[in-house]
Amino acid sequence: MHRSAPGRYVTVTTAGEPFSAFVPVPLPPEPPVVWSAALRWRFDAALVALGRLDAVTALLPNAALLLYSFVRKEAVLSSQIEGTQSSLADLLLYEIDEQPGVPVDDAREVSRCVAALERGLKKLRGGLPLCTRLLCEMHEVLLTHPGGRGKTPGEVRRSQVWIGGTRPGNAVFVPPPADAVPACLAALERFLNDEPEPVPPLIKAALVHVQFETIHPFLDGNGRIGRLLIVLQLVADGVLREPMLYPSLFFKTHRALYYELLNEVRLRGDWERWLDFFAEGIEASATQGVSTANALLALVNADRDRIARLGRAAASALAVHQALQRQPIATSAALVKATRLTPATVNKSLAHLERIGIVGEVTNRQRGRVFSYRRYVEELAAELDAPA
Ligand SMILES: Nc1ncnc2c1ncn2[C@@H]1O[C@H](COP(=O)(O)OP(=O)(O)OP(=O)(O)O)[C@@H](O)[C@H]1O
Repeated sequence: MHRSAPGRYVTVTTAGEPFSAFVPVPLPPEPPVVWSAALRWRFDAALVALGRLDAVTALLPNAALLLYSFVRKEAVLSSQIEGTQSSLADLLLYEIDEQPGVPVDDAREVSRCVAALERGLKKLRGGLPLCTRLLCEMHEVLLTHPGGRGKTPGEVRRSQVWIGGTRPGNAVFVPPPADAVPACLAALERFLNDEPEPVPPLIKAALVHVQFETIHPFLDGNGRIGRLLIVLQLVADGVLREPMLYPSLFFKTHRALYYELLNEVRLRGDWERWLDFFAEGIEASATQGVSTANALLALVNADRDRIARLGRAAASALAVHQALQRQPIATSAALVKATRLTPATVNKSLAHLERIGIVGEVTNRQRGRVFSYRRYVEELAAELDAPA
């Protein structure tokens, strides 16, 4: 449905050039969203898929081990939307230590994205509601790296930003002037916390994402923080027990449409097309999450059966195999720490796992060797390298 723009334009002048910046009105949309049968059906389907994904966390044995990898997958995908080149394997290698051959700057940025989610989750579980302070803390974690210098990590912006174009005067979209941002964020914070009235969590996540990107409260990192917020909010509102969802795969695959629909809300108040796209994306992401989880757990079970046939070596090898599910690329030192076995036992187990083709050594070095649970990493990264 087309409405008038859900906000007002104000004229700002920078470097002698006047331009229009957009100040959104607070949520919810007015006039209200038109819920066609098709749109309702989309949201129902997305919620069913989210329920299935959540059940994976609750019901499948060893599912908690998947969380480590799923969170990293989302961080890689979300960062790829903005052009970061890092792969999942790069990130996993980077997290061990700075491995030669890994594009360090990109991997570091992705690892900050993981850390930002972890910080947000920790604060949330410590009792802090979703609020500007929490988003600023996540932003600080995200941008505290050399590439984040000059981008005021942890602070709401105090200058104008724009999207597309070389200056505000020729940009695709100019978010609100800096002095309007605190009030926009305060209203968003109230909406997030169900004031003046509760909004169903998935609809809220969809509306908040657009509003957050429209406000563009930070100098940089708005896309990544906004996408982390989707998952965090679903956890805060009890839809998911753990942040198992990786919605950025859908946003990355349909990036042009994603940006277009964000724009269409601002230009024509077309919330319905955005909601339809968002719900489709959540359903697809949750369904992909379930099938990846099932494929990984089938692989793990089959490998466990093979390891069990190793005889006396099986018990230690199973412990190493278990640790590799949490950290599928690891040094033997990391596996010693995780399993509390002796270095000699871990190395023997790794040799057994290598012999039966479950792990592979990736560095060809004599010291500081790195082992990959290859098929697990391949399965996890299967959709990651698809062209955007
Ligand atoms: N027309 C638009 N209206 C509102 N938001 C938009 C529009 N087009 C893109 N966006 C949002 O802005 C995000 C980009 O903003 P920003 O550059 O601050 O994010 P980011 O995570 O920092 O990326 P990077 O730092 O790697 O460039 C996009 O990912 C998208 O979510």
